[in-house]
Amino acid sequence: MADSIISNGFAKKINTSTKQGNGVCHDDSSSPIKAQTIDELHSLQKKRSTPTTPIGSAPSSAFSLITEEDRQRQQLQSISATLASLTRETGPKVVKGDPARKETSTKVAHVAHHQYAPAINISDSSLKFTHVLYNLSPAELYEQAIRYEKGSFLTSVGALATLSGAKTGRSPKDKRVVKDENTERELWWGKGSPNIEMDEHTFMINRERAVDYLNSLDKVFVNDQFLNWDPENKIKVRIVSARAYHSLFMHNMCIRPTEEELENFGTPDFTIYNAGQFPCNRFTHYMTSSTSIDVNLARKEMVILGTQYAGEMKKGLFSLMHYLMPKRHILSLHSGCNMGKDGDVALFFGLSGTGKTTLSTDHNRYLIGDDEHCWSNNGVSNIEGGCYAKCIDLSREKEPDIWNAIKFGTVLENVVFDEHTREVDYSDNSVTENTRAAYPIEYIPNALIPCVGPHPKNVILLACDAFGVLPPVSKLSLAQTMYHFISGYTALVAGTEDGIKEPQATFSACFGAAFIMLHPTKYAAMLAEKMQNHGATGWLVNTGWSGGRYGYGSRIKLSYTRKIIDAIHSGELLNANYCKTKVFGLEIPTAIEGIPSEILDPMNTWPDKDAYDETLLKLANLFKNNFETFTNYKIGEDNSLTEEILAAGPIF
Ligand SMILES: Nc1ncnc2c1ncn2[C@@H]1O[C@H](COP(=O)(O)OP(=O)(O)O)[C@@H](O)[C@H]1O
Ligand SMILES: C=C(OP(=O)(O)O)C(=O)O
Ligand SMILES: [Ca+2]
Ligand SMILES: [Mn+2]
Repeated sequence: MADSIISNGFAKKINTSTKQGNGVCHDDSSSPIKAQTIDELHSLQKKRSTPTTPIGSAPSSAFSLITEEDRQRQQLQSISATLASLTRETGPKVVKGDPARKETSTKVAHVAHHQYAPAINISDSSLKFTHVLYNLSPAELYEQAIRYEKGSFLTSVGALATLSGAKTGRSPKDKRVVKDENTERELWWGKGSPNIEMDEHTFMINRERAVDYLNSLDKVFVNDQFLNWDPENKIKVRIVSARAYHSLFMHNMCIRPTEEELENFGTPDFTIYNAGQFPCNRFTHYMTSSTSIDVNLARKEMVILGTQYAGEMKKGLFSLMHYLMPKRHILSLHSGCNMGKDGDVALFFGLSGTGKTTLSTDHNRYLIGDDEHCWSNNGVSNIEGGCYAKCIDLSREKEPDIWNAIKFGTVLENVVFDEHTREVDYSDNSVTENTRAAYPIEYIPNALIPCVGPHPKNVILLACDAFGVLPPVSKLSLAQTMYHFISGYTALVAGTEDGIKEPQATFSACFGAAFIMLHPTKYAAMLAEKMQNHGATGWLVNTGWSGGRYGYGSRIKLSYTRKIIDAIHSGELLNANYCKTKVFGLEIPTAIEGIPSEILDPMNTWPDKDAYDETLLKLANLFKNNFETFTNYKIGEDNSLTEEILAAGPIF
């Protein structure tokens, strides 16, 4: 039977080629050829569509007031204005499309700025075109990256492997914020603050440097996208960059506009100029290295010079949200977020590497987001449209959803792969320990789209305690939640050098001091109020060491941490039996289903009890010293809460 079907199929084909009956066997027997030349044939291969020319080919709405032609021109003018030199008072001649392609649109926009007196503004840059590759699709960006960017390769599963250059992590010491009348008053400055000042003039020098660099290139990439899934608080962002890798990264990480949203995009609320391949000039005032990440809130702009690490853009926009959202009485959170089948929402706070992405990606729950959220009066919303997972030692067994999200469209930063098979070796840290995967959130099968949810029920604070003295889980009072939120503790191990290294304690207010813009107590007060109003419970989960500190004990098994988190979600832990630890005064459960009870109190797991006591006191002292800077501040309107928070730290 099967045989005859196959032979019938073949027979049919052969029959059609002999239809002409002239005895000559033709292989072009199907419909007549539509192209007269090879060029024409190639032009048939690609159907005209919208992404690169989002405005042009879409059928115009019956109600549209302007012609498509005008809309195209307006959009080009908007991009030319974005790229304008402020000293030469002109925008570049902008043209859409790849300069290497013939079919490049011939529409040109050139913007002159007349707010200053007309000046002689002739320079070479005004004679050349700036080609703009606007909101390209992942496939187009792959082609651009593979053709033109060194270090871009397809992996065996179709992800795009890239290198971020000399910088493989963020550069917080090179971040600058323009201090003007408003920001001087509004922002957190001084000791402990991530906001290092620069003046407006220096910002303009760096901005001009970035714009000139971008305009000197053959082409630039422009992404127009959104932040925040809460429709009432959506922010429009434009990212101008020089690398396809950066454009694809932001395509994945920000919220992707629909065609219609793109047509009506208008003026962005914020613009990033990413000239990361080009250094800043170290003779410039305030510059202490060749890297500079500059934020100007008044101009609604950010300039990146001297670093190609893509996370800088993502986290730069997060800082922006930490400024804009509190103004609207919305709390911005450095946390992951997911929701159970019954609508119970959990937040996962924690510093880099503590498990936000890993634990919010839970096969039994809906993923709302892995890293950046807002908590408004309507509930929670993800700021982003994608996830950014660490992939060092990634395994299919332990983290199947993240593993499967690494496929076509995903950016894989700084991973090492087999030259021939292009299979990635996730254990290889030759380039960096901080290998990363950036993928659109819908690559996680149970992502909740749109990424919004009701008010959180559980607030989980993650700490990777390499000292090994914090319990795997403890239930917190509201005051303790605030104490640990403001402290923002974690202790990771420095790297993978030989020999046992002392764990390095890090305290980062609100579990994200590098990104907050206002004083930590502002965010803490909002969190306390929201948790109180919505009856959320706080938890402290140690995803770090057990059985001794780093070098002696070992990291708590991910499967145990997942069981702990399950017990929080299900409500099992809320009603468990508790006992209180000494020094930190933490409530720890006496038993959790599926976990050996003896590990719940870390003291039991240390063979050397004196060493445990000593290490516990050492950590308690570090907490105490860190909190001293906050003892002079009031948290919210409620004086008694402030007192309680101060008393909720370690007592010894
Ligand atoms: N018990 C554990 N809990 C959470 N993560 C763990 C645990 N043990 C090992 N890990 C690893 O630690 C890393 C946590 O990183 P990630 O979830 O990306 O952190 P974040 O999103 O907070 O920066 C992952 O590589 C994960 O596999
Ligand atoms: C993107 C980052 O965040 P995290 O490590 O918290 O995922 C980062 O720190 O660069
Ligand atoms: Ca993460
Ligand atoms: Mn993060």
